[in-house]
Amino acid sequence: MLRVAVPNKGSLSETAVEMLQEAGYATRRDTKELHVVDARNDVEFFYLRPRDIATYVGSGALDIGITGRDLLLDSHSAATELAELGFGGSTFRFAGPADEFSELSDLAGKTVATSYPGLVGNFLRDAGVDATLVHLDGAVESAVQLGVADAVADVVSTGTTLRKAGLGIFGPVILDSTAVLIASPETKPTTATLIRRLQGVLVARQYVLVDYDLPVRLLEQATAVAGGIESPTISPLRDPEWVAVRVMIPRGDANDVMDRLYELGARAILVTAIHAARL
Ligand SMILES: Nc1ncnc2c1ncn2[C@@H]1O[C@H](COP(=O)(O)OP(=O)(O)OP(=O)(O)O)[C@@H](O)[C@H]1O
Ligand SMILES: O=P(O)(O)OC[C@H]1O[C@H](OP(=O)(O)OP(=O)(O)O)[C@H](O)[C@@H]1O
Ligand SMILES: [Mg+2]
Repeated sequence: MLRVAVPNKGSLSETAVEMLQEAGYATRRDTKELHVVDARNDVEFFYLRPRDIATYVGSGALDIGITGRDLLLDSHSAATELAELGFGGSTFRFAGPADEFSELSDLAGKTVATSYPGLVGNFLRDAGVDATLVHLDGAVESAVQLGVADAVADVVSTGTTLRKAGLGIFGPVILDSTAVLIASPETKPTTATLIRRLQGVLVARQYVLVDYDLPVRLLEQATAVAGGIESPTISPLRDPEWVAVRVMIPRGDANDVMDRLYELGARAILVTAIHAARL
């Protein structure tokens, strides 16, 4: 049975569970459930703290898991990143009082609070900056005001938490993070189905189908607007001068593509959601 780690709490948990559900797997019925056996798919799910998932997967105790790239890199685990999952995007940045810090070298001889000492320590070492890390469990943005550190290094999404703490971002991006699928060093062949299913969910979330009717003579121009993943499907219509076209396009482009196809001469343009896919 394939053994899979799923975040039980935090920012990644809800979407990770939704994706597994959309991929046809059994998921927990209440948040206290830590172990779900999906006998039909021959998969066992373990709901674990996001920070611990790389440790379990890296040790080989579990085969595959969903976690954040930042947590994977912080962990020194032997697990490897297999695929991005299209959610949980954030950047990892330094921040401090704007009048004290404007570039990375300003950190020399200072203290930096973080919950990710592995990630930040490696970054500072590679950059040749000698700063002292203060390891905190969370809410690190308060560390400067409370006098525990001169600056912080943390996850930034909207930037609201930093702004409220009166801190400004400085220096280079430490990491662009996102939710990722990770695998143990000895990946089982049975992971392929789970990976394909999750990739199918990603496609269904990120793409839509566009159908439209078009005068045949405009086909080249229409294909330049929306070429599809491989090539558009063209079907004959009763009127030999017209064809029906079907393409997949990124969901976020739908309205722009519809406008451009309409202006070109396409009609009966319909956009529909994809529920599942195997590309
Ligand atoms: N505001 C956010 N937006 C996007 N991703 C985030 C955000 N906060 C955390 N993450 C990501 O979620 C993952 C786990 O962090 P999370 O905050 O969920 O765990 P935690 O700090 O251990 O849990 P908690 O905050 O519930 O105590 C990391 O990969 C992190 O980059
Ligand atoms: O840029 P923002 O949109 O404000 O998001 C970033 C904040 O979100 C996370 O905090 P979380 O709520 O997970 O608390 P924690 O720091 O205790 O983990 C992260 O640690 C930042 O503090
Ligand atoms: Mg957190």
